[in-house]
Amino acid sequence: MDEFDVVVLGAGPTGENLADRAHAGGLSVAVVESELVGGECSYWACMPSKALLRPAAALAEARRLPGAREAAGGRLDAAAVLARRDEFTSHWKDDGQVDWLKAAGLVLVRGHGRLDGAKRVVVQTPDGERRVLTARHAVAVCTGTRAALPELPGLDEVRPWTSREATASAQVPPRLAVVGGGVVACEMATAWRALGSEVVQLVRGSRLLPRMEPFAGEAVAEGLRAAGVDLRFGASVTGVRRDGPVTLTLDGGDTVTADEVLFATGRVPATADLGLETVGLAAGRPIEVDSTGLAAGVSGGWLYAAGDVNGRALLTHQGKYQGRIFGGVIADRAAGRPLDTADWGRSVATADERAVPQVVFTDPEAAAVGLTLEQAAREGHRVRAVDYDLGNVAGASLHADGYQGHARAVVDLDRETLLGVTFVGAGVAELLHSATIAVTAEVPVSRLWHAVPSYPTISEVWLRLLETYRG
Ligand SMILES: Cc1cc2nc3c(=O)[nH]c(=O)nc-3n(C[C@H](O)[C@H](O)[C@H](O)COP(=O)(O)OP(=O)(O)OC[C@H]3O[C@@H](n4cnc5c(N)ncnc54)[C@H](O)[C@@H]3O)c2cc1C
Ligand SMILES: NC(=O)c1ccc[n+]([C@@H]2O[C@H](COP(=O)([O-])OP(=O)(O)OC[C@H]3O[C@@H](n4cnc5c(N)ncnc54)[C@H](O)[C@@H]3O)[C@@H](O)[C@H]2O)c1
Repeated sequence: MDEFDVVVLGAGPTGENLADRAHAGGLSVAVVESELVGGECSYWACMPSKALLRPAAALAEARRLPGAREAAGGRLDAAAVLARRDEFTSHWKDDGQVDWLKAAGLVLVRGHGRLDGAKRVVVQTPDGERRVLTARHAVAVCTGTRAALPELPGLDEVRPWTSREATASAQVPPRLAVVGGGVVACEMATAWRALGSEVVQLVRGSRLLPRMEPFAGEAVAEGLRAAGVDLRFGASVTGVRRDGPVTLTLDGGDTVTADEVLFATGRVPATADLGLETVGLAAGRPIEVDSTGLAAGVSGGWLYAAGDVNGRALLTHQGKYQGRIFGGVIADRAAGRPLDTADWGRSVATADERAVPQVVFTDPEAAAVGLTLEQAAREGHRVRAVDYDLGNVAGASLHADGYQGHARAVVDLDRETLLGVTFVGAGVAELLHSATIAVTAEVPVSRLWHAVPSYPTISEVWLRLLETYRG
């Protein structure tokens, strides 16, 4: 039996960060990983998807500039894009991340881990052995999510793509059907269309990116259509069959035929086979935690859950943020050091509730932090939306001919601070962190007047938003 201060289940970005912070706080840490150290993000999510998208964005940007347009007339070289994607995933080998983990002083245990009562983890190792790990202080579950597939008869037999195949495919399918209107669906429709697939995107609802301001989804829809994606709203898939190509039946009776079909229909927490029932929790559900990461409904204060698996914010940067904070909490509690649990304190993940940033890497990009107008109003804030057309900003018109984009700040009228900001347009991804700082630090509008944006950058939109607010 092996004993450690902390046992971490899952070596994705969250588990790595949590383990590192707990170890930096003076604790011995074992990290259990059943697949690749680095997790979904490194091999089948953020990194490969952005590696597929970036060349498409660069080419689209060049085509919006006379002079550059003439030099950028051809199609993307799909083989070169896929080869660069393979470099970013280290050809699905994790040696580099294993080296980091060991250099950080963490002990890697390969295999599938399951809880087996309080502070006990049983690992089924790849060579069939059963290894028991016990934790003196804490077990942290950082097992992430897996793709959710709808219950459609015969779905398994058509071998649908999930986000894994959509990010790792070595071939460009001539025809790709994408089911879903969320982030994965929009990004992957953008990428594979740019790589040469004929793409049909089937959206059950009436808009894209439903968690963002409505204008973001509208602009992304326009961008997809302009790129040649056949985007259909109100289209539910009711049947699937493969007979060479895949045929999808829609609820109105129409059919769609494609070489591959991607179901980008959300995620489920990876908790089905984790032994949660041995500690009194339900399998297959997110592990609910307090803002210090401690799991609700487990006595003794030893079980933590961080990252996608707790359902707070399914993003790598938020998982890493939780990992840093909860890892520190575990070390502080073990040493008997006091926590700082006031809002925005060292020991709580306050940003999860108030200021989650996200960039959707479509063309145009959509970038948002904090609350939308609708969310802010629903939460009872007295708010005003301040809107500005990004195309009127000098830096944006230099960035691309015919630049189209939009910005919205949601102002809390009682405190005169910002509750949320959304940008949509080419190149807005790098603008988002300015908004994240304004929302997180609750910078008063009166002080934002002194944050002078450089001329002529797209950031001048900040000045235009303030002028619009002042009237
Ligand atoms: C296509 C796609 C693109 C994305 N792009 C972005 C993006 O651009 N930016 C962004 O912020 N987010 C993005 N995300 C979301 C991001 O991938 C996740 O938020 C992130 O990976 C969560 O990290 P995690 O460490 O919590 O979980 P994961 O990365 O899922 O890691 C969990 C790890 O736990 C391991 N594991 C699971 N069960 C066990 C077990 N029982 N025993 C041992 N090990 C186990 C898994 O093998 C895995 O390595 C994207 C997601 C998808 C699907
Ligand atoms: N750039 C990024 O930050 C990035 C990129 C990709 C993914 N992610 C994260 O990963 C998570 C997963 O993304 P996702 O796009 O898979 O999930 P999502 O929840 O964002 O979108 C799922 C979509 O599928 C639809 N859907 C669900 N069931 C369906 C069904 N049976 N038939 C048709 N449509 C159905 C939903 O209505 C929704 O539009 C998200 O939380 C996202 O934040 C982030």
